[in-house]
Amino acid sequence: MESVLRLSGLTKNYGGIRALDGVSMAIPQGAVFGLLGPNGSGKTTLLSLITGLAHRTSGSFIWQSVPENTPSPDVAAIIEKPNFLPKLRAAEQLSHIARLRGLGEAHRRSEIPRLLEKVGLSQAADRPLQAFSLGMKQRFGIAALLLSDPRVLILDEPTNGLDPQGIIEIRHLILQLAAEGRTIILASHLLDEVEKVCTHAAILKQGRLLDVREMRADSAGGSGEAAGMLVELGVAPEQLPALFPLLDSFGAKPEAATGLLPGRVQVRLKPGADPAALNRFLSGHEIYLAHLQHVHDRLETSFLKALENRP
Ligand SMILES: Nc1ncnc2c1ncn2[C@@H]1O[C@H](COP(=O)(O)OP(=O)(O)OP(=O)(O)O)[C@@H](O)[C@H]1O
Repeated sequence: MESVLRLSGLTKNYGGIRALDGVSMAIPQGAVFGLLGPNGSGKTTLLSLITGLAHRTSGSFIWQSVPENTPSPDVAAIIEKPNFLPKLRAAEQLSHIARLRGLGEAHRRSEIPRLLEKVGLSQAADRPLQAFSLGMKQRFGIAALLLSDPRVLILDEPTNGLDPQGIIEIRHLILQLAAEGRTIILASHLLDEVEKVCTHAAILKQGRLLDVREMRADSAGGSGEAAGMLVELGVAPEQLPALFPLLDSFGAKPEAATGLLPGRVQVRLKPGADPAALNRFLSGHEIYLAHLQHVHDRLETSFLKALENRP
């Protein structure tokens, strides 16, 4: 899959602090790409560099169809708290922002009600922003980004401080924007949220990239760094001794798992390998599977593992 953005050794020092340390990765077009990491791991710094809010110390980034180290005009971002005018009504405020961006009257008239509807704020069009909840303000911010119909949206902690209902609304909105073919890059420290909405996740620690993974092994494309699919197999327990050497020849590696039923084993396929091919291979050797299921990796497990294993 084509990349919308490539980073190569991207580094940022703030005085003596190395906030980002040689990060190289590609963000596939159409991905919902989550940047995960503890506080101070460099997520906001990375987003600031790629949007031109801060200058890199070394390394480079390149947006598709844009010269190296230049922010893309097709990208809209909420990185710092947006400064909206609290007393202005939502629709008026969007109209004001659209005017500042040079959008014509006719465009504003048709787009603003459509965008308010899209972010679920039609009923609040005539209310001032100071009467909005935090979740409504977040959705309003996304509507403002959408005025310029960007190809890529960048959101820094979009669910920070929201209640469960607010989190669900933002989640649905992100999924809807992704379904329209937009690429979304978001920073978050909520593993569970990233797991629910993201197609890819990158883990940062102390400015360094620890891991990039594709979240859904069955989704199209990928970063090329994704691990193979994890599947659970079941055979009659007496067939287990014959099963293991065959798994080895197929290139599937058993992984430790707890609480499995007798005769069950979890194996990691090679990247790109197909579970149906494994099934055919095993039946060709007279091992008939009673169970074959794709196991979704828990992001939490790999996140904690990545953070534990690296200094
Ligand atoms: N403008 C700045 N001046 C000096 N140091 C900075 C600046 N911005 C960030 N840093 C430092 O760079 C490091 C990375 O910060 P950054 O805000 O990118 O992390 P983060 O992962 O976004 O953290 P959080 O989850 O807390 O928002 C931290 O040590 C931070 O203190």
